This record gives sequence, structure tokens and C-alpha cells, in this order.
Amino acid sequence: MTRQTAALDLRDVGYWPSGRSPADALVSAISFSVGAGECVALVGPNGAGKTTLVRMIAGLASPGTGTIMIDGKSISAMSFAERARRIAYVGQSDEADGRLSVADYVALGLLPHARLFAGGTGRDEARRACETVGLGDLAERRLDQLSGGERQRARIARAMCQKPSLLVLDEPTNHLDPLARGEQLAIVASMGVPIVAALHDLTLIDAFADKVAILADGRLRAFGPPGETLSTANVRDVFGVDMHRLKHPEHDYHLPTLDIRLPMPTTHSTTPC
Ligand SMILES: Nc1ncnc2c1ncn2[C@@H]1O[C@H](COP(=O)(O)OP(=O)(O)OP(=O)(O)O)[C@@H](O)[C@H]1O
Repeated sequence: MTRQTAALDLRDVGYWPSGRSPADALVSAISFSVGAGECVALVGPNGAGKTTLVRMIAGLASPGTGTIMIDGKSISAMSFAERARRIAYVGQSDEADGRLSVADYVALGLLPHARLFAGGTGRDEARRACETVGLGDLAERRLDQLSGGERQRARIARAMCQKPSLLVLDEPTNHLDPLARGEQLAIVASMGVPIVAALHDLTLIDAFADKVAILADGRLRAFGPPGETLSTANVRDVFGVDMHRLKHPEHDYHLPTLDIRLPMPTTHSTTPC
């Protein structure tokens, strides 16, 4: 029986900063596969190694051990241009020139396909992507005149223009209001390409992800469908909070809910000693 080639395949991936040793690895022994069109949410507490891992998957850092393959080809064997055509990365920030118009910034996604200056088609594509993410009215505004959430939408639109075969997202819901979080995740999921997204909001994952990779202390703790991996026991163990799936009061489905209680503030006595 022939084994189908995964859209994305990580085998024994590890990373440590340059000048350090494998004993200082930030992530170690990570192996999982992503099928065509699958969305994978990468979750874990602060410092678990999510950004380190997504940067390697995006080809922005090289693994110290192991291999990362896209459609059976190692990322390290791809030229810079091929990587740019195949992988779209939406990081937590970028260095784009704030004087660019939103439409011109979004059109940068076309650059790896050398269609940026091809005339009207590229600009039409960029404008359509702006409209899809809800920036149609702001397409001619300068990038540095956008709010944090609008800028995040522009990054997603640029990635759409890139027409990648793999989409890698690092905290794509940062800066977005509750409604926009769901909307933007639905937009990227509808692109039909495999997605790896580092996400903090565990309550969005049931609706968005086919699989979840839980990372803790640089190690893969669980990988599989959300209903199995985000169990009450796993979430409590890894995040130290309780997650419940509560029945919707009116509809016949369950909503993931986190039981987060704020510690009581310390009261300072105002009575003079
Ligand atoms: N260049 C570096 N040198 C040494 N340690 C680093 C370096 N970059 C990151 N780290 C450490 O590696 C660990 C993983 O960082 P990473 O940014 O991958 O975590 P994360 O899961 O994305 O965290 P967060 O949820 O806070 O964004 C952290 O403890 C961080 O301090």
C-alpha cells in the first residue's frame, strides 16, 4: 500500500539558538503531519515554543534536528523564491513601510509570482482581498493610519494574494474584536490550503481546527482532533485552567468555556498605623 504524501510533514524537529547546544533546545522531537486542506491549531502556554516552531515551518529559521517537508519536499531544499511562492506567513508584526497604501501592501503578496507590476490584474486581486477581509473602504489609506485590528486584516489579505500551498499564522486573532476573530479565521479556513496557526484563544478552536497540536516546554504533548486533545484533563494539566463544553441555552450544541477566575486583589489598609 502506498502512503499518501502529507501536505506538511514534521519529523523529529528540534531547534536551539545559534551558539548554544542541543541541551538548550527551545523545541525538541516534534513530529506530526497535516493533510491537504486541514487546519491545525498550535496551542500552549507562553514560552512553550509556538513561535519558534511556526517560524521554522514558514522557513524563517532552520531546524537544528529533523526535517520539515511540504508536499514531500524538504523546505531546506527549496530556493528562497520557491518558499516565497509556496508558504505565506502572517507573523505577529512586520516591518512594512507605513507610507504604503493598504492595497499596495496587500499586493506585495503577489510579488513571489512576479505579477506585482503586471498592470490591472494584480491591483484588482489586491482590492478583492481587501474587500474579503473587510478593508474595502480603507484600501487607499496609508498603512500607518490603520488600527491594530485593521492592520492584522491587511496581513491576512496579503497572505491571500500570495495564493500559497501552505499558510502559517502566528496569533492571527491578535488585536481583533470577538466577532472579527471568528470572521477572519473563517476567511483563512475557506482558502482551502493546509494551515498551521498558533492560537491562544482555546474557545475558538473547536470551530476552526481539524487537529490541535499541544506544545508545552518545547515538547508535543498531544496531537489530534480538538475533542480528544483539548480534554478537561489536558487543558488543566498544560494551562492550569478548567475548560468545560457547556450546552447552549437555546441550541443543540456545546460551547467551549474557560473557567478563569481573577485572583482577589490584595486590599491595602488606609488606616494609619
Ligand atoms: N533567541 C532566543 N534565545 C534564547 N531563548 C529564546 C530565544 N527566542 C525565544 N527564546 C525562548 O524560547 C522559549 C519559546 O519562545 P516562543 O516565542 O517560541 O514561545 P511561544 O510559545 O510563542 O510564547 P508566547 O505564547 O509567549 O508568544 C521562550 O522561553 C523564550 O524565552
